[in-house]
Amino acid sequence: MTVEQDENANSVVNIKGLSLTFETNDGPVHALSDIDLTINQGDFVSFIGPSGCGKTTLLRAVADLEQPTGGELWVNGVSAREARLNRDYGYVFQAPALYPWRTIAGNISLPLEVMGIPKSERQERIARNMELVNLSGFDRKYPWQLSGGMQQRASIARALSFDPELLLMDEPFGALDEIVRDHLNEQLLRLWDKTDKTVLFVTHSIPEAVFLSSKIVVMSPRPGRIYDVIDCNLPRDRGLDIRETPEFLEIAHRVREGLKEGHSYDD
Ligand SMILES: Nc1ncnc2c1ncn2[C@@H]1O[C@H](COP(=O)(O)OP(=O)(O)OP(=O)(O)O)[C@@H](O)[C@H]1O
Repeated sequence: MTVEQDENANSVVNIKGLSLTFETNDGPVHALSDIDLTINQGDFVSFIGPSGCGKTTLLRAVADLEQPTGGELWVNGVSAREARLNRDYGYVFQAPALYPWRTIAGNISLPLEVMGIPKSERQERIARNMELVNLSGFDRKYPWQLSGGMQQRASIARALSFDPELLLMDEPFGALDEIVRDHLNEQLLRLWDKTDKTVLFVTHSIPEAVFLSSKIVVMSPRPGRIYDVIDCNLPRDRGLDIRETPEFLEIAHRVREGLKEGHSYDD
């Protein structure tokens, strides 16, 4: 198979007619159907939709952790499997998932050790990524010595440690209180601006999606489909106060309407 390189020269994720059905003891579960989506280099794309609409499944398919049952999926111009083997992405889960017996530096170091990166280069990369997430000086601490927000920043540093092009984030701030979440949103935006990574971000929060994204994908359930794709052209150096502006509120309104219309409310 070949990717249509001309059409998609700038695309990092390319999805065409993708469907994914889980076979279960109770019969098939149609998690995703007819997904078409192109994500370009440097995009920050949020996925929002009601519980069970397939956001996590879509992210996991991009990461080659679930296998589509139909359609095409390309990551960096190759199959999801090849992209995984090339370590083209870092994955951040809802819970920080740090090893408690390793220090913060030790946790960030782990993927680099698995890759066989020499110690001096590992140390340099650990320091650089800890600085990126504002954790410099905490390298010898253990996860349980840090707050939830700091642990999640450490998880982001770990996902970035091998400098992947793509960052896949599944509700990374969902379990944190609103003040911490606001702060982390600002930091993530700065990080995105500095590194120009392509980010796929799952969230349930409309303000979070609008604040962070260059593109918002609104999904609807049973089976999971894309209901709307909204371009967000807010200034790149935005601060939290942008949430009071008419431009922000207008995009938030469109997301809310999409969620309402796409949801069948039959349960
Ligand atoms: N391994 C699996 N086996 C069977 N069904 C699954 C499996 N994983 C997910 N599903 C089902 O697929 C559908 C989509 O699930 P998914 O977790 O992707 O939704 P989501 O939008 O991320 O939900 P939430 O917002 O609650 O995290 C759901 O109906 C879920 O029950």
